[in-house]
Amino acid sequence: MTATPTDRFAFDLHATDGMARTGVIHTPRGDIRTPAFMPVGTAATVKAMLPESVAATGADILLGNTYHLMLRPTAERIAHLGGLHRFMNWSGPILTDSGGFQVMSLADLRKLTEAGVSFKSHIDGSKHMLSPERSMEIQKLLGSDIVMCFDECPALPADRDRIATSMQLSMRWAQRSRDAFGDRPGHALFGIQQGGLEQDFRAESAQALTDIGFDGYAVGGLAVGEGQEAMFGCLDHATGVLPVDKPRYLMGVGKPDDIVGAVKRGIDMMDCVLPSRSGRTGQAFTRRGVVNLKNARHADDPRPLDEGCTCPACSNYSRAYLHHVFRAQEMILGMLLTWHNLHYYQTLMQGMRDAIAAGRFVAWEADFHAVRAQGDI
Ligand SMILES: Cc1cccc2c(=O)nc(N)[nH]c12
Ligand SMILES: [Zn+2]
Repeated sequence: MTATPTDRFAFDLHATDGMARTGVIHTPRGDIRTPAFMPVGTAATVKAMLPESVAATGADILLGNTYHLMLRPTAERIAHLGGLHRFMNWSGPILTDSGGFQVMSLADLRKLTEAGVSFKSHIDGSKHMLSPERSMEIQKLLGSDIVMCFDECPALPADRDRIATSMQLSMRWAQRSRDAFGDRPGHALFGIQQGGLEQDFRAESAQALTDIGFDGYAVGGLAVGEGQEAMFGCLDHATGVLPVDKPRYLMGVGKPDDIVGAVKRGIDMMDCVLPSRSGRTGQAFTRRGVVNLKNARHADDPRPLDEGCTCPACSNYSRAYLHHVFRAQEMILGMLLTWHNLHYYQTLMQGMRDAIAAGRFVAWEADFHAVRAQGDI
């Protein structure tokens, strides 16, 4: 993460290799090297990590959530205390999701209308509503650098009529989000493409968003249980219809091989809870695949988790130790494996950025899959 003396938001594309791209997003709070992976800091914290540790893994940008922060401690309180960056001690860029997706997956008693969504908090049952206008207001109170449009993500499987109706509602909400966002130099508003797995609806959504005009374009509505093959099949057409000169953000993805396949298909930014959440459950991602520290076979293993990794977990601890603190349910397990997983994800992103810049992404991807096929981890 580096600070750029700029009050503007701009995307500089440096190189392409096939559909894959590498570049830099300049923001007033620092540069974002793409392709970028964004650790998820849902409740103003990347669980089990200090912000300085997250920065040490190589992350340039974090993700926050409108839904969680509006319920607790409220956006107004965070604004009163100086905004989300100050509140959570992260000086780099922050992207916030707009809340609709989380309402549909977490809240109770949801009622969706053209106006927006009313719901009851999953924390204390209090009543709330979200609309494009309220979501823009909350994200402005938080002070996030990249604001997401308020959208509706249909649960899959869904029939074409349901997908079309939902996508068209999201496009009307995108216009209302754009109108409510206003003119905020140095802050970006991203549109969210919907349309399920339907190529015609994806193209229609991309055209609608492009006509409105955004600083970046997300591919929404995926990572909702469709599976990798269907997701890649959708990305094969959904990414190319988005503007080439703006960042493309695939929401909620994913496993390491999902990420590689998404970058191969023209995606520049991704976020996922997987590296942090699975770290807390004893799952470690390595170049050769997943290591489950719960497994008793690690009990006497003096080797590091991954000999090729330079993170604190791999530099200073054995698999035997990690297995022990997992079984003892010690907090350090989540700290060490989250740090390792986030470090591994950032190493993956750096590897792809270098490979794309050198025009050798195909060879890099082949090596990525070959090493993982070796097993014995
Ligand atoms: C977080 C996330 C994952 C997956 C999909 C989506 C989506 O379609 N829209 C939003 N706002 N967020 C999403
Ligand atoms: Zn490591």
